[in-house]
Amino acid sequence: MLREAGYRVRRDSKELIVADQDNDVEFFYLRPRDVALYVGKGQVDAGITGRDLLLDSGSTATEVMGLGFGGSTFRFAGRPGEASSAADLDGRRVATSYAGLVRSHLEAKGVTADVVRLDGAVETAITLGVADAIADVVETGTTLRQQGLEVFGEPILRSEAVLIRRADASEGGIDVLHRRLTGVVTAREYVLLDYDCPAAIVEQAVQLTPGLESPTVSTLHDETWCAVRSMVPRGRTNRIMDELYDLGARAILVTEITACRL
Ligand SMILES: Nc1ncnc2c1ncn2[C@@H]1O[C@H](COP(=O)(O)OP(=O)(O)OP(=O)(O)O)[C@@H](O)[C@H]1O
Ligand SMILES: O=P(O)(O)OC[C@H]1O[C@H](OP(=O)(O)OP(=O)(O)O)[C@H](O)[C@@H]1O
Ligand SMILES: [Mg+2]
Repeated sequence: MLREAGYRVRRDSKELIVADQDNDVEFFYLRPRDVALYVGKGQVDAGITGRDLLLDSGSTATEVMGLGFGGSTFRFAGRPGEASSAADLDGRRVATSYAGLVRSHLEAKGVTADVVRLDGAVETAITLGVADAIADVVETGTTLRQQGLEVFGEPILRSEAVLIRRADASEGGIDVLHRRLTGVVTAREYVLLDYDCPAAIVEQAVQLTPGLESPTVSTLHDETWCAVRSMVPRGRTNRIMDELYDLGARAILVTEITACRL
């Protein structure tokens, strides 16, 4: 995403610092867990990490925007039928790599549990007898299923990769980074739709394609027809094309957005 946003990125994974002189930015390649700490302590102006790791760290850094990848939920899990909500964890042991996040969640629910902090592979903690339940990242649920575990209770958190910034930062450079990444996310999430439609149905047609601000409508040489251009969510493109066609629109074209600034 940084490359798409026009920044210099590292060429091999051993490079830990990259100076991007054209953009006047220095990039530090840190562990996901350490990013919020560096940003919070003020040595680094902005960072990219998981929302779950930001909250777990207790850092004063703040979330600027979701980046649309690395999506997961953070959930309690245990042996089937043993617990159905966080309240059932009272007086029990919960293993997790996200002790800060789990402690503050349990505290908010008024539950007193023994939080066992592990580095990873927490799904094994129940089998090996160090915990009664776990709290961990769940994406597809494959890891839990393989261990014969089931999620229970409400999701603790929905996470994804996020751009974070120092709480007191007012650097212009971060605003540029934020705008550029917003452009990359938008270019990934939207496509550009062009179509022709009879002028008589243009009001109905633009309701299907309202765009971000408002669609561009131009008159064709044949003045009984209009040309419409609008951004539409990528995932709904074909449905919208079907609906436009049914309405009477023709010459419906989809174009990729390479980059944009909103
Ligand atoms: N299966 C997954 N699907 C989606 N996101 C995930 C998944 N596993 C971990 N994450 C996310 O990745 C981030 C943690 O990254 P990662 O697992 O690479 O960290 P780490 O294990 O601490 O790092 P490292 O492997 O470098 O030691 C968290 O924000 C977490 O939500
Ligand atoms: O729901 P799933 O698709 O199975 O994905 C979730 C699993 O992925 C992560 O583990 P990771 O590979 O990062 O291992 P770790 O916990 O040991 O760091 C996470 O901790 C879960 O175990
Ligand atoms: Mg990991």
